[in-house]
Amino acid sequence: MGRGGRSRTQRKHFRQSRENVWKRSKSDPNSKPNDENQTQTNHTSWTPFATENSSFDLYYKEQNIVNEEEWEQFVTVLRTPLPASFRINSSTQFADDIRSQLENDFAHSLRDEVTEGGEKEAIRPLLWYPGNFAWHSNFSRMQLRKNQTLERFHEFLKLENEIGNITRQEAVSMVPPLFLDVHSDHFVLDMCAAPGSKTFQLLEIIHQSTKAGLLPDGMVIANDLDVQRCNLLIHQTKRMCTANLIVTNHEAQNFPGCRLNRNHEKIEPDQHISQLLFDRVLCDVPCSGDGTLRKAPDLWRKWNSGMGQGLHSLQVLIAMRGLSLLNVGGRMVYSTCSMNPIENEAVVAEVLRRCGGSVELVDVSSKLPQLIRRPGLKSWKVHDKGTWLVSCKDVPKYRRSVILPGMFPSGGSYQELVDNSNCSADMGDNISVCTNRNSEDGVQTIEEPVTHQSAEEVCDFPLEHCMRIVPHDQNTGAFFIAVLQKVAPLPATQEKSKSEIVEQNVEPLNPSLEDAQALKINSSESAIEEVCKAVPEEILNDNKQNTEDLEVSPVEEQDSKETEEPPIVENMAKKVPAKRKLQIQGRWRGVDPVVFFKDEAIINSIRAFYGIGEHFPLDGHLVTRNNDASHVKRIYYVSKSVKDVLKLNFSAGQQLKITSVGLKMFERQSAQEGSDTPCAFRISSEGLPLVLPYITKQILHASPEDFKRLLQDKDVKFADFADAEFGEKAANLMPGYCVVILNKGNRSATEPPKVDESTIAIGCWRGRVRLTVMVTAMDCQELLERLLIRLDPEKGASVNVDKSSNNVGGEVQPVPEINGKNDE
Ligand SMILES: C[S@@+](CC[C@H](N)C(=O)[O-])C[C@H]1O[C@@H](n2cnc3c(N)ncnc32)[C@H](O)[C@@H]1O
Repeated sequence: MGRGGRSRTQRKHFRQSRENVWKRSKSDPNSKPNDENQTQTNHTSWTPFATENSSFDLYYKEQNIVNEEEWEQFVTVLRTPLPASFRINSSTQFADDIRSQLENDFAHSLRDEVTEGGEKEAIRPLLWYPGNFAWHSNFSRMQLRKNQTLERFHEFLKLENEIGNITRQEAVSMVPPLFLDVHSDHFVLDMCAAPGSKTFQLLEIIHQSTKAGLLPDGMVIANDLDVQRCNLLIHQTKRMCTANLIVTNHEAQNFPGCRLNRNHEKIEPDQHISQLLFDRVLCDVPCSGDGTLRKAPDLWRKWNSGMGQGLHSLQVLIAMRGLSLLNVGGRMVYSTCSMNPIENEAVVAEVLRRCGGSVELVDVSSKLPQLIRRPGLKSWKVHDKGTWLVSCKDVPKYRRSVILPGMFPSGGSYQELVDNSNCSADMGDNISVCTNRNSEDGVQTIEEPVTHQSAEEVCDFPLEHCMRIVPHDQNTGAFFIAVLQKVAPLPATQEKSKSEIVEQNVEPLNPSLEDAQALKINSSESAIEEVCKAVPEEILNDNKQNTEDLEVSPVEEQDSKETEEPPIVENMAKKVPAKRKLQIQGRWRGVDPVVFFKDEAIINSIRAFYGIGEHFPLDGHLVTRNNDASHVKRIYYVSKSVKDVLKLNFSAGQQLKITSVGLKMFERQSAQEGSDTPCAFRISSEGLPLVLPYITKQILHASPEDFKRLLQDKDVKFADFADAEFGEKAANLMPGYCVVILNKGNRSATEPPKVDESTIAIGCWRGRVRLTVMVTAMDCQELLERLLIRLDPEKGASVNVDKSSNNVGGEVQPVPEINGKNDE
């Protein structure tokens, strides 16, 4: 639930060091010695990438994406590495402490350090981001790692990132969720969500003002086509400790609608929703990613205009599906990290055309005024085979399956052209051969239409409401954002025939026009196939190098049968099939279905042992992925909103392919632990903040001194606590898991404070003669630091915790004295 931040230990290593992308082996045959930096590196085993591409220059100059006078500044900034940025998780318990540490400690102590790019400040808040929760750092990663005086700051970043209190994220990537206007009761769909930095932001917003022991009414479904990237997403969002998230694995353009047939037999009595519709949709589509050139300079070498063009149709299909799943009155943000108008304005214009007035482009110019952005383009051209095309009228017939009318500012249709013009059906086929001055090697034979050179088109839609963020305006990457509002149901002009829908195995009896529309695989299908040819596989599949925040580490912990991450299933990303079938979860290989956990004996024993009353609802909120209750190892908690969606999904025939859901709440004790305690399940550290206000047994209140002692020593004998009464109370608990709450101030342990959002608590094991902390070393360290800063700001910042502890990276501290083994 994000409030407590006492998440399980996250994996230790960042997946990829970013500055490595600025290096490559000299043996790389594509290395071109045309960059002045390269001459400096003769004695090393790597050289920087060539950061130029003539096709890129010609393309974007022609598209006028910046004024002529700015061009040099634009490309100069594009050629410099991207500064680091990070965000404080605003819903974490320690958000204010972390912000004040940055403002009052690091911003001053780092002031004299040399920064990259000649910027004055070492670190500074991004002023356009609400609440000073997002920060820009002018240190390169290399500096952070190598410079001794920066070590404390580097350690701080690493620790807080792993704990989930901060997230490293490219500044521009933080923008789209801010324009989505998410409320805590909204149902939000993040269509292309991996690796999950924006999902994390959406969850933060949903959880922001949640009170202790309660969950927001809203929820997020985070979807991605790529299974491996779904695992990154799961790993990333786990740090949020949320019960309001479902992670799914679908083609976004075919995301299931889970619409119930009115006569459906399986409708449950308390079925609250009959169709999966959303209040907000984030459509952060796969794109060519040239806005990330500063972070992924290898793209300079690969860039060509076909990369963006090849993705246009898929982007339109995904956006249309998003709009069809949106409630009337709902909002969708469409975004890319590409600068190409074919992936940006052209997609927005085509979507507006298809929606015929039911969707509007929202003017958000008054929002986030400190964010420097530029209006969307109203005019652009399509580049194909060395030729600039300004209208679909200019497209030769043989290219019409690839260069679509929707790519042009005025759109149009090839059929209309044939019907309405005096042109003959073979219009546009009059081909001549000329020399292409734009090609990389200078001379290339191309075919060019000569009959119809039209006047430059200007789009009628108010595309100036779209936002372009360019790198040299505020030292960032490039990004494109459009905010769309659904004002009426979508028109039914593209409805598929019923038989086709039945064939697709979706909503067989009562297909909504909207769903049918979005499921339509139209003439652009052939263009999608073209995508596979035109776009390098890694870009089509997952933008691995080009999307933000790949700095999350891979999920390493895959445990036995009852795993929450699915085993690798067939990578559907590799295919963009012409005929798509929505798959049903039960039919997917290797993915265990989500089941509601209903074993009353176990639920009652948990309630009884921890004294959890009926105020804390468990019925219908507990799920597992194992039908056999006696073998269930972990029980997950889901919010009411997620519960409703799961019920709908069951009734609708399990259309959703769920790869992860729920907050880990209860974990079975190992056989050895369990033999000593009457309750087979302990409370997981992720779940503890949510259930804490409802626990009435197995709970202790410690003074700051004894709490600190526990965190430092990890296990303390009852007799050794400073407060003898506390030690006595600990000895009087039942053996097994218990909770220790930090008393505010120095009040005695007999005065139990009221649990609220600021309450700090940890799980412990009550053994025969001692209490042992059941929190990861990482969490202990972070908690201890926060505690010491609060108690003694001077000393707190330099606390050093023994990291050699044997549970670094593990879920909980081992319990050394179970069965009296280590008792003296
Ligand atoms: C730009 S990235 C998304 C970045 C993400 N929103 C974030 O903020 O971390 C695009 C994602 O789309 C996924 N993708 C590609 N094709 C897709 C499709 N047809 N449906 C759903 N996801 C797709 C890729 O795997 C990739 O993770």
